[in-house]
Amino acid sequence: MKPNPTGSSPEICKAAGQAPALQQKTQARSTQAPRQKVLVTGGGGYLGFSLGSSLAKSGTAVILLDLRRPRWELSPGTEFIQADVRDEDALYRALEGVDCVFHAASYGMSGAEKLQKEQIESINVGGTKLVIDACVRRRVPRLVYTSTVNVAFGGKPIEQGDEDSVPYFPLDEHMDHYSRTKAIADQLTLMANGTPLPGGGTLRTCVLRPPGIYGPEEQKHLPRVASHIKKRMFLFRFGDRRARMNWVHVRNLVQAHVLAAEALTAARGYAASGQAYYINDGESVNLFEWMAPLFEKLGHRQPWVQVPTSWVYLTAAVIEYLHLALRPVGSVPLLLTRSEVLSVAVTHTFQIAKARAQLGYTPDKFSFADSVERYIQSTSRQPPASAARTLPRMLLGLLLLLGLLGLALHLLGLQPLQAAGQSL
Ligand SMILES: NC(=O)c1ccc[n+]([C@@H]2O[C@H](COP(=O)([O-])OP(=O)(O)OC[C@H]3O[C@@H](n4cnc5c(N)ncnc54)[C@H](O)[C@@H]3O)[C@@H](O)[C@H]2O)c1
Repeated sequence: MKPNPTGSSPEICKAAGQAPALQQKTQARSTQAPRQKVLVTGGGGYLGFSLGSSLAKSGTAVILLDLRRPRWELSPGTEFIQADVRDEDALYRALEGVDCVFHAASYGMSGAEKLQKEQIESINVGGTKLVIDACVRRRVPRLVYTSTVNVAFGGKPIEQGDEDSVPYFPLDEHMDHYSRTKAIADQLTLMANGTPLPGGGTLRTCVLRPPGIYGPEEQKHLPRVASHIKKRMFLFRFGDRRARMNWVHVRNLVQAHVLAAEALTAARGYAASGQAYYINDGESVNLFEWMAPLFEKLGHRQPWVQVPTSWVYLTAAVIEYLHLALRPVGSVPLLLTRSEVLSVAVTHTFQIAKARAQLGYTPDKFSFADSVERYIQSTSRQPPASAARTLPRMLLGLLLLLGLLGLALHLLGLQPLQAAGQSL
């Protein structure tokens, strides 16, 4: 994933087909002029594409800008520009005539990407700076940034936090580059609010902070977890059974983005100007309970062996260490990272009262089981492994865990838990 070093014209293509099924029921609640034109960075990704398709259905002209071509057919009214948010010239060209930018492009949230420090920094921070600059130069009056709950959550419990009572997690204490850089970008976006635009007018900005996103055809979490389940890598559960987190269905998050953009207009009294909002489905769940339909539909039992979170945390630390150390010679798959372990094990839930009151956000009710059903339909069913194969794998997994734990204790000089220890 590299910036366009030549500054040559980005690849452009226009819609030729129908929106995918996941878009069909999503209605953008736009009350703005039909000639509105918006640009969605990360428009080839799950949220960006869903948002763009939804806005296009409501009559808005939409540009989806992304390094990666969307895996779905473009909806009528959308145009795709293949470009990098770090390519200043491409951004400038793409923003011609745009009224509102939704900045959803980001890098490093999960998997091996999580450890690519330079890429993460340059896309999440550098790219956001360039997006803000381009908005000012192109006199775009509205910018909505897709942030994350991780700007506030860094492994310490948060129960029903809100925008006022929960501060940013200290930048130098974040355990992963993604969360730290998203927090910087979140602050940069809010600081840009009120910037005068050349020739008159003002840039108004706001940020939305979702938890994990789910929905039909979601590609980041569900297929990864499903693949781990199928490979029998989820043999253990960990974390307090009372630990809770939020999720957000993609349609609810789309609704929040559309409302946030509207609330940056004079018609809505600039209600969202300079504001941050936590956005979720309005429910708190335990991850293992939440994932139950996935285990069930894949024909696997839920993990029943409970291991101490500190073991899993240390194992994740070792895997991260090995992944980085052995990168020049081979690839150690990142089953779990430390920050992912803490996300599962430590309660972090947020209120959505501010979004309800100021944006008029009203989350619809969705079921994770429906998304699982769609996923199962789209993949061929694998028969569950036989019991004869399961037991040796379980033992192997246990041995691996214990081995990694021993190695972790050795590497960490028997002082393992440090920052996260109090939460485990
Ligand atoms: N998925 C989640 O659970 C989750 C949770 C909280 C916040 N978020 C945030 O929501 C936003 C959308 O997430 P998503 O789940 O749709 O992720 P996604 O990976 O599907 O979409 C992100 C898109 O950004 C694009 N991108 C990355 N680097 C780019 C660059 N340099 N230039 C142009 N495009 C680039 C990627 O190609 C990708 O298509 C992100 O900002 C993410 O940080 C996601």
